[in-house]
Amino acid sequence: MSNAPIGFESTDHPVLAIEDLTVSFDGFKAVDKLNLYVQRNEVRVVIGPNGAGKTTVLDLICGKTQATSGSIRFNNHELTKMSEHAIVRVGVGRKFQTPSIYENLSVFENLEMSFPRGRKVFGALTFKRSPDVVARVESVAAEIFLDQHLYTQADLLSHGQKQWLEIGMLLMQEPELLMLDEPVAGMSVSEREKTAQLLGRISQGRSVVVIEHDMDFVKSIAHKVTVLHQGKILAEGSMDKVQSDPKVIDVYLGH
Ligand SMILES: Nc1ncnc2c1ncn2[C@@H]1O[C@H](COP(=O)(O)OP(=O)(O)OP(=O)(O)O)[C@@H](O)[C@H]1O
Repeated sequence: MSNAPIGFESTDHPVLAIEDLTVSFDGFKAVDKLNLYVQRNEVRVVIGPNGAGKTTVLDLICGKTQATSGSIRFNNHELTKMSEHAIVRVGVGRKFQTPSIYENLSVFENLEMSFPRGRKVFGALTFKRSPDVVARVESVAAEIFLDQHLYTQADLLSHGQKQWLEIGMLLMQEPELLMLDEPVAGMSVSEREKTAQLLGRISQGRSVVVIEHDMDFVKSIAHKVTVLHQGKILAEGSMDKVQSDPKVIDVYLGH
């Protein structure tokens, strides 16, 4: 893959600020006094060996797991004190490894269902297929390379197209922070290249955090890489910097 990441503009105010974050499971610290800052327009990739705490960090951000101590600030919200639903409503979207699309519905219907009608008073009861919803579905479908498949039933899509559809369902809610767990697992080479393009595009105006093991893919998307090991940051910086760090080679890349 040759598409180099587009640079991002750093600001003094990170969109996501994680400080001293710790979670203990029966005394075992899966995440240990973690500090992590992510800016707007940034694609941050979190790498590290199995069991390093990567998934747990995303679980903590989206409220699936409760922190033992520490803080997760997203814009002006303290996420450690909020429910999973409230965290979605303030603009955090999370994609898990297995797509959770509705297989018996079309691409159009899957996207339409993700339109945040529930945010409006009486929205769920009075929802109709209005021109603005149709326009939004069409624009998201084009973004995720599925504009030629709007009326295809989701179970007929390829594995990669299903992953894109789920990203599209998250985009319908216009999240400011999008988190993706191994988005290219099982994808073909051309699907990986298109996913890299997609992530570059959707990071414009928001922040994207990706957990990934495929180093070629990491190279093609990451503005900055965070290497986790035993719940702590082992190294952080550009791909070139972390790749040549002897500590990182020792615990992860050399294996
Ligand atoms: N709910 C839980 N209860 C007990 N232990 C847990 C729980 N969730 C995670 N762990 C442990 O925390 C550690 C970190 O797990 P985590 O899944 O975050 O690692 P990871 O870096 O995502 O690994 P992988 O690359 O294999 O997905 C592991 O030792 C795991 O067994």
